[in-house]
Amino acid sequence: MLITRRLEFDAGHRIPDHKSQCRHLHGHRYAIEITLSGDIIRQDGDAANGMVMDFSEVKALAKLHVVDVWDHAFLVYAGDTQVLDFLRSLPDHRTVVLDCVPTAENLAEAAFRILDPVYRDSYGNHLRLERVRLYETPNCWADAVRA
Ligand SMILES: Nc1nc2c(c(=O)[nH]1)N=C([C@H](O)[C@H](O)COP(=O)(O)OP(=O)(O)OP(=O)(O)O)CN2
Ligand SMILES: [Zn+2]
Repeated sequence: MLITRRLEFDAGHRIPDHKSQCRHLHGHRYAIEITLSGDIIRQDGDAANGMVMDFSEVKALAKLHVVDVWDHAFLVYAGDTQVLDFLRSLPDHRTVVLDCVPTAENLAEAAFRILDPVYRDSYGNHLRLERVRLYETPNCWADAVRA
């Protein structure tokens, strides 16, 4: 069985080497969809009976590890030193420094890496992360899937 939870957040970024608009500082209303696989829990009286994982738990973990960290942050490539220096000059600015340029593809991969160990099988129902879909705009997204 596959289940998916969607969350949204706002963040700024730029793609420094981009040939067009995206090299300018700008922001997106991102959406992230987290897809988990697992068996349906069949345990009468258990709060998770009939579920792979409670959607509220999927959400809470995604918020803790990715969404609340990236929300209203500027996502910057460590090699983008001009922007990084500027962001570091701002007191208490929420800046997330990445080891790669913040494209939808790289953000999807980064979120997958962070979340993979977070969704652990605590019921013996073979729960695991299968896919992170990261929407940069409603029309553009990238999928990071289990290799
Ligand atoms: N493969 C990728 N291509 C692009 C990415 C990316 O992450 N992966 N990112 C961008 C820019 O960040 C840009 O903000 C979004 O691209 P754009 O095509 O301009 O999207 P819009 O929704 O603004 O375009 P509309 O023409 O208004 O639909 C660029 N490419
Ligand atoms: Zn963009």
